[in-house]
Amino acid sequence: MNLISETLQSDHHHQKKKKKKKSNKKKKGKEDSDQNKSSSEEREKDNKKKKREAEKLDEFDSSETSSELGHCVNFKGNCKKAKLMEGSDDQGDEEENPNANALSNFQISKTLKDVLSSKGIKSLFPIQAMTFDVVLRGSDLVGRARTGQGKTLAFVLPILESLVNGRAKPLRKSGYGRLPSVLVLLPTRELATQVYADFEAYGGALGLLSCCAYGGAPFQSQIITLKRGVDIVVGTPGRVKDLMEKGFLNVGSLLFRVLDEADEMLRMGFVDDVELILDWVKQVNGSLKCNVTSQFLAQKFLKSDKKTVDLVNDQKMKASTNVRHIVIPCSASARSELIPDIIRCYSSGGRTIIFNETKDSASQLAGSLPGARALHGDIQQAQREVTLSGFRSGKFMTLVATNVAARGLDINDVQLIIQCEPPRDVEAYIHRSGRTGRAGNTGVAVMLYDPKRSNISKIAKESGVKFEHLSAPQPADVAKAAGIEAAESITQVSDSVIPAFKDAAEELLSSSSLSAVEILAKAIAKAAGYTDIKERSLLSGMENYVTLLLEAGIPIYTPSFAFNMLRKFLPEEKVEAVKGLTITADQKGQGNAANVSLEVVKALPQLQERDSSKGRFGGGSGSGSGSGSGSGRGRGGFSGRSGGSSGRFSGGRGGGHTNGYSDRRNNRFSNGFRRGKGRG
Ligand SMILES: Nc1ncnc2c1ncn2[C@@H]1O[C@H](COP(=O)(O)OP(=O)(O)OP(=O)(O)O)[C@@H](O)[C@H]1O
Repeated sequence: MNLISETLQSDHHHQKKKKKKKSNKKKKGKEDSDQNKSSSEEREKDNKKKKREAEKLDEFDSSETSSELGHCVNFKGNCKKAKLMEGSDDQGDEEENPNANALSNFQISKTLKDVLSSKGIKSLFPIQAMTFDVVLRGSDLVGRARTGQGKTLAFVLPILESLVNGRAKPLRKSGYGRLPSVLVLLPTRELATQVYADFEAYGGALGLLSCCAYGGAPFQSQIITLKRGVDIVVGTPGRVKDLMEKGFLNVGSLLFRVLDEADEMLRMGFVDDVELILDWVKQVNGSLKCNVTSQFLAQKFLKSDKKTVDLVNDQKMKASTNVRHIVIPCSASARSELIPDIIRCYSSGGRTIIFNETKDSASQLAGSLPGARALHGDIQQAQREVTLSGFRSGKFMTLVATNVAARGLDINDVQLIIQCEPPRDVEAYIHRSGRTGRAGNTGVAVMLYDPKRSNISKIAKESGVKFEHLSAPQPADVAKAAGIEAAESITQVSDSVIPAFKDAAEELLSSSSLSAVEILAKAIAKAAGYTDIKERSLLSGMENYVTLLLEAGIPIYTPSFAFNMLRKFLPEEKVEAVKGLTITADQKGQGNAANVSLEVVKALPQLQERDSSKGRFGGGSGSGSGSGSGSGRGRGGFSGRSGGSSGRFSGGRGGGHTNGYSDRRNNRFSNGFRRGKGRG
């Protein structure tokens, strides 16, 4: 009998005792009120009746216990056994019974518990708690939980326990040359290595041997390991199929088969390999874990009485709730300038993974970011392993990757995910952003987008994520934060340096027209790595651009309409210098059709998304007035920024007023232009 049953039984006994006490109380009350009824016959009758009632209660107790178990399996959001890591509805339960998922409540052997404790794991996560007995019993399983919630150990622990202490123990092969009992298929080599490491750590402690079979690595060592005999094979479908076809991997003794990230294996075109492998092992009783979109595989290869544990269900929010989801507009050309500042602002000094759509762009970006390394499918397997282990061990803190790193990778202290552009499908967004905020920790996911092209709202709608719309961090703000750190580091410099640098400091003070504080500010800037601070467009992230908001009393439906309006007020060369004009999402009417204004903005209003199906900006209802915002270069009409105040101008529209504006705008903007050092 396993421990969870014992726990339930002892609960059961406890309830029995309680009910007996209750019935004793009842009995006493009845005797008190019914003192005259003292015949032994009647008492005996009473006792018999109560006994029957108690038996019925017992029956009810046991059916309640089993229905509770059933309820745990088919989780609908309020299972008592499962403690939720996320701040969700179930916190009440957690308070009632904080140790419901403690390791001691599960049939986990001491050796396994010791390994878990050495890794700081004191209790099971909800998905693990709810699937443990299902896998231990050998039932087929479809498990689903949000990213980073411990799905790997959800199958690793009960499989291992079953092999050494459970139902699989008498069935599994042992001795030299033994055939594997477990086959785990995963879509990428990196994932296979990671899951293999878990089997090595936990299974190794129990005396079980594992083999990692993935492509790109030499066959020979995998073949030697298989020949010696292993208990667990973890691999990618292509290599596993090859090894099976060549006769080195015999799956005739499998007791468990696991498909991790099954939907991704299908998406990556492994469907034929996976089907072939699973057809070969179809006759085997197994346990299967797969993800939500793998229903096709689940239907086909799982037993009809499979259990489903779904912690996401049809909840709207599919992505990690421990992650702050941010979107920032940024043109492709500004990425390499903007990304270092995003890392400074949001990585909290931890690791960052940057996702690119293509291998080329990942390589290019990694080349332009100091201390970053690239990881993608065109990089040799050996180098991929070196890169990943360097990133894990903290040799470098920024990894620039393609989707090869989107799934399942579990790397400690990844604080920030940057997606250079919105991915093609929502699943990719969910998995990429899920590389942070794991195991109950928090993290930040920043997605860059080109306001002229991308469709953020589709991802928001399908993932349930409520994005924070922010604009690119301004270099001056980033510099201020860096300055505080640099000043702090200056206080830590030993006084022993003063004599060596004092003469130079005095020389600097006496020869400069700047005050001592200003000179010190420059010194701190230099210590923080700054020799200049540029402005940055909020709209595209490009340096040396400033963002202005054009408001008109009439609707602005298209950028070309806004350009025409600017042409009425600004000289052509200044209009020409305007880049990236975009219509804002704000559809509120201004009421006064004569008002036109142009001002520098500090925060970006929400922008309209382009409705690619219609080939124009979507979202406009056609009523009320719109406003446009654009980035202007210092040479052009939008360079009024350096005057410090907004370049607001107003008046009626139409040719009749043009001359009137021309004087005002020339004063305002040409001044700004001169002082703006040719930038805006
Ligand atoms: N019970 C636990 N207590 C503490 N940490 C845990 C526990 N179970 C797993 N972890 C840790 O949580 C992290 C995430 O686990 P895992 O990689 O299995 O998540 P996942 O649900 O498979 O995520 P993904 O969907 O991204 O693949 C790992 O670092 C793992 O060691």
